[in-house]
Amino acid sequence: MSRFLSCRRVSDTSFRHQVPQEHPLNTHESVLPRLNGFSAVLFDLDGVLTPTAELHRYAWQSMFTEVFAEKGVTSPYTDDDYFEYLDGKRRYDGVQSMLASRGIVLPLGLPADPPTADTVAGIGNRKNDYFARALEERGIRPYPGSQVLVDELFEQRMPMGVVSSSNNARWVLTSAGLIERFPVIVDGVVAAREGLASKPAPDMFLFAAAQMNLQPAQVVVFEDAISGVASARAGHFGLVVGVDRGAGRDALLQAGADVVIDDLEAYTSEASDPQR
Ligand SMILES: O=P(O)(O)OC[C@H]1O[C@@H](O)[C@H](O)[C@@H](O)[C@@H]1O
Repeated sequence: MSRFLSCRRVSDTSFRHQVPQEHPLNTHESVLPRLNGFSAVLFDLDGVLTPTAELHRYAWQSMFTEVFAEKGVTSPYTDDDYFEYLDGKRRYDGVQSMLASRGIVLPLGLPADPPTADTVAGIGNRKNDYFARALEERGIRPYPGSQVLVDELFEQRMPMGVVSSSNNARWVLTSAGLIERFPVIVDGVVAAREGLASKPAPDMFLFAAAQMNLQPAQVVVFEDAISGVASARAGHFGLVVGVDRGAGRDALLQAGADVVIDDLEAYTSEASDPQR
């Protein structure tokens, strides 16, 4: 299906917000709600700007496969578990949710726990070792469509920020060459320092909007995780764009997305070119 047709599919979705009519990124009769009446854009990172959700999925699977074998858990780890219990959440919150799904409760432990420790922190740190090795070995580049959109918004002086549950967000943004684009970054490290609750609570997005001196209604959010979409919706953000990288269009709509796209390319000027 062409991207234009896939955009038309989006038109079936009603959204609740007043959006302006003329947007330089969507110069033809586009059916996507436009961005230009909003004052800022907040992006999730993993799975929205960079394909690092794949690395997180690999790391979680490797670690939980090991841990479940060690603990004699009979119900194996699956990809569905990632989307239900881990995607978009802070590291230790994800570990707790996942373990609870198998009826396991462990002491929290401390962030300094070694990866061998049988604590929530130890298990989370074991996952992080897999993630760090994979990122070092494979490196990371932005999704091409995300790179183009971020560059276009930057040229239009649209204020932008990143809201990511990951403690590795700054490392990923630096590796992907994107860090200079984002004066506001609210990541897992900031969340821990400020005592912000994990997505799906709205705290992290609200904190980012406050840092920009904006009301949530003035701000657009791009999110690929069900927990992340729910977080932005709970915060009453002006436009919540779901990005379907595997969570599923219906699940993202149900969580509160106003529209769902397959890739951020849908919002670039090239995608709006009627000659295309
Ligand atoms: O372990 P980190 O790098 O702090 O990341 C925590 C979480 O960050 C989120 O952005 C990802 O969607 C999750 O998959 C990941 O588990």
